[in-house]
Amino acid sequence: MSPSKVSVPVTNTVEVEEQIRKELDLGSEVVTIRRNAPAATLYEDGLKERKTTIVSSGALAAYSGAKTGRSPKDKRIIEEETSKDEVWWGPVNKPASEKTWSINRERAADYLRTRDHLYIVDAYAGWDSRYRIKIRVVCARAYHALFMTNMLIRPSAEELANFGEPDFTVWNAGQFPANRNTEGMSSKTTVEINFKAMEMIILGTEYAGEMKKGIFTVMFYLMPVHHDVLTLHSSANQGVEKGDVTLFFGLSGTGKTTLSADPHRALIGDDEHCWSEHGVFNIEGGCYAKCIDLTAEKEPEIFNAIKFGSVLENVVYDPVTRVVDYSNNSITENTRCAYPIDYIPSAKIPCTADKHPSNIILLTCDASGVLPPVSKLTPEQVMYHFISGYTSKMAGTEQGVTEPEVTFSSCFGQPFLALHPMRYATMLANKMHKHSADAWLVNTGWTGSSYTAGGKRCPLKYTRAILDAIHDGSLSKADYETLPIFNLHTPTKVSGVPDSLLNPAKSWVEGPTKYNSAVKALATKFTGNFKIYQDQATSDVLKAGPQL
Ligand SMILES: Nc1ncnc2c1ncn2[C@@H]1O[C@H](COP(=O)(O)OP(=O)(O)OP(=O)(O)O)[C@@H](O)[C@H]1O
Ligand SMILES: O=C([O-])CC(=O)C(=O)O
Ligand SMILES: [Mn+2]
Repeated sequence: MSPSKVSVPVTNTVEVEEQIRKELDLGSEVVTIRRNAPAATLYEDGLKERKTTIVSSGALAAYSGAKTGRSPKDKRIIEEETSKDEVWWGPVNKPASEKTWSINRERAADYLRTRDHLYIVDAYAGWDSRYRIKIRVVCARAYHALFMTNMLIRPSAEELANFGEPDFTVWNAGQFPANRNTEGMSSKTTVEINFKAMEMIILGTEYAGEMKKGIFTVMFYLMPVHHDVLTLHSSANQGVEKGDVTLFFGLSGTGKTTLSADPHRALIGDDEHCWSEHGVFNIEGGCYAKCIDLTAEKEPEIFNAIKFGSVLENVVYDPVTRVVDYSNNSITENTRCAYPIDYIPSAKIPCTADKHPSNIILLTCDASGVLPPVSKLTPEQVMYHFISGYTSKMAGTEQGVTEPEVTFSSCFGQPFLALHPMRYATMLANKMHKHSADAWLVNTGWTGSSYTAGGKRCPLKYTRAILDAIHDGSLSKADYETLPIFNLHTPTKVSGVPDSLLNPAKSWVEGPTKYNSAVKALATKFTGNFKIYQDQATSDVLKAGPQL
């Protein structure tokens, strides 16, 4: 009998190109459209873009121009009937009209129409096929296309051939400004999401992170609204033997990417996850690591992931040797690298776990140095701290932030939330109650002294030792003492960590009196911030906050 014929998928790339040509009204045949081009092709095209090079490790180094971090003040959600009663209008989501949308969308299309090369990336967001959405990115810079190829989940040849219509499309015309005279515009930059059209447009910023974080907002909307699935600004990894899942929540720079890349644990993802009734899945197909002061010694997994196919953004390198100087922050503190997640040796492909988390870690980078390196949280304390989202904004991730700045970012991801923070907090409380995870507050920021007093961040090796003690079960069995005011329970001993570091009251360089006033000052900020949630939180949760 002859073997059955293997069907080779027929690519529908020609049809997709035709569709984009029509959509953008591209009459002439001059434009080259590349759909899901391989890294090699994107390198070749990328090298023709200004200042783009290959560095010594083989990564493509590109520059994003004036904007080297996100532009939260220029983020808009279109006010339309399908989503307006769901969206959390407030500090993060500013409304823009459908009229503004149509002007800006046309402007983006007009710009893209003038390019010689256009790129289409068709790929998925969400590793669990029950929930994944089909994303199409249309952009004019090869570096943006390679970035999204790395950051989204790459379809197989067969999936690409059968991709069909996308669920959501990103039109990135970031090289071209918005018109400031357009109604609703406050600058030349706009990052606009339209839930009715299921599209996003970018004008006036080439920072690649806007694309991935825009899709994250879409997931913060779609998953809870349509699927009762909780979207999380967290990294996740899994114990190789026990299969235990840990989530690491944290705002930018708190250590999600650094700490989830643990050679002893399988990496599920470094930044964006969902928690469904089936377990946890990563939204992305890649990681976006901060590169400032990166060394092979301290972070070998990330360092070695920066190779052919990876995109470096805004780093400085030696023009002759092409060796990157990761300590150079002359362009920005927010230097980045985007690489496919399988560049991390311990990555778990597919990036899902059919288990519910055993440990929930809230990462905070406390510039005031008040919070201990680790404390064990009660269920009420988890809710209080999750809703509060206390941390410091680190320099560079947002435009205009140049040094650690105290912030309360609810759900440890306020800039990305689509719905009111209490909706996510309630979902988290229910899930934690159902699946009884242990929860911890880990301060990866200053300890024993504040940033302003010239103190230092908790050395990475100690934070890693704390995580090892959480994962081997020894920390939940340790002896604890309770710190006043915050009522945080801190272990008195952790293997591999100096005892003195564990209790900031003892390690505070300027002595206990100064420490107590620093505690009170921070507690006052917490209670001041929590006032906005007072009416929605239960009395148990309110009591779990600092008591002055
Ligand atoms: N104790 C510590 N724990 C974790 N990271 C630390 C610590 N001390 C210093 N760092 C540094 O802080 C940075 C943490 O950045 P990381 O990329 O992990 O943040 P992130 O939470 O993933 O942020 P983003 O959401 O912006 O990607 C790294 O540069 C890391 O080297
Ligand atoms: O996308 C990222 O990893 C960066 C991030 O969290 C942010 O922009 O605040
Ligand atoms: Mn990260």
